[in-house]
Amino acid sequence: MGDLTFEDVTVRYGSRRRGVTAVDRVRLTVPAGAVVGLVGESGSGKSTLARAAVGLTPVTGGRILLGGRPLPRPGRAGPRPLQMVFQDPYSSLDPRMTVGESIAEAVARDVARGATARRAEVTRLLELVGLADERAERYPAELSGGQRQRVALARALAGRPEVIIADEITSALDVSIQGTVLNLVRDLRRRMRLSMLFISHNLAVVRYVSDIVAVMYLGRIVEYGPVDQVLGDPRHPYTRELLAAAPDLRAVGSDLAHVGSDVGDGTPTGSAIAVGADRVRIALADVEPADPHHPPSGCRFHPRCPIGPMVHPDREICRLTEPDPEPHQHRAACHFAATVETAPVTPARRSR
Ligand SMILES: Nc1ncnc2c1ncn2[C@@H]1O[C@H](COP(=O)(O)OP(=O)(O)OP(=O)(O)O)[C@@H](O)[C@H]1O
Repeated sequence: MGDLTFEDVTVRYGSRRRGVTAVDRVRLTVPAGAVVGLVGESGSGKSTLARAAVGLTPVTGGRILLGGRPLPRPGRAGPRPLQMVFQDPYSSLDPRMTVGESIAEAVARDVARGATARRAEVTRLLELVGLADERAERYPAELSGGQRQRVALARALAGRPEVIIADEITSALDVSIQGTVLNLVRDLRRRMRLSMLFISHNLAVVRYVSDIVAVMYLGRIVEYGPVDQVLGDPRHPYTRELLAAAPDLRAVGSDLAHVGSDVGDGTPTGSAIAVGADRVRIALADVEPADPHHPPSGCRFHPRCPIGPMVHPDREICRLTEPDPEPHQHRAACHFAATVETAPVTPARRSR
């Protein structure tokens, strides 16, 4: 088992002149056994990065390595060390197959040969995701959304992966169900020592399941570090903007603690999710969302940034030079990361 590393990974859709660079020279590590939460607004490239990792979208540049080795080519026979779970479990479950058949189909050949062994493995996987064996005979349409997502997780686990890539796996579920699926994720991770790249636009959810957070903006990772540090003491102005725009994290946390009892470990979560949002409240940028077809020069957050203009009125460095942070434990791609916290940010002094 090893780290999953993205080394200067670029993914481009369409032609050089008219296309879009959805992922741009991304450097990211998912350490073995860790959960990395990937956050960012819609269109920032999160799903593209996820799809590139599992080979669903071709990489235009850079390398993706697992334990220092290139991943097996898509379509090649043999074990698949990365498995992806999607927002909509219907996309990975065949509606004409029973739950048991779907999971059995994904069981790795070297794990269980023959019908009896497969059947036992399906039972084990269903138990692992908190579903009773009798569900094996059901069809996806007969299950609730949360149960379908559990089946999708069981199917992903059937191949005995080292890394799960989870793309917005709770965002289509009712809030009351989200907590139980998140507790399942935490439980599985603890029991199986899985690594996970966990994509969500919901900071409270990311806070709840992740050890590390990576913040993505216009195809780039702009902040990366231990979850408590990034959400409790954000260094990039975009992360501060996301936190300021987040719903009340405390409230979401207590919801999770409340509903998560069916497969959870009973850990109280309300206080853990309190991330000092008051400290990071800044006025939201009153500007158009970023256009990935025309990323700004230099720091691509600069047209929207409330920090650069305060510290550096002509914003020369922000306009001209892309920040390239040293790989620290907690790093932010901002020329003024060291002064972000102390910069007196007020909407009145923002430049447009
Ligand atoms: N198949 C595709 N062909 C062309 N452009 C694409 C394709 N898929 C995504 N894009 C573009 O790539 C950019 C990144 O999209 P992506 O879906 O990866 O972002 P995201 O952060 O996952 O957003 P969301 O949270 O809305 O899913 C967007 O500009 C999007 O329009």
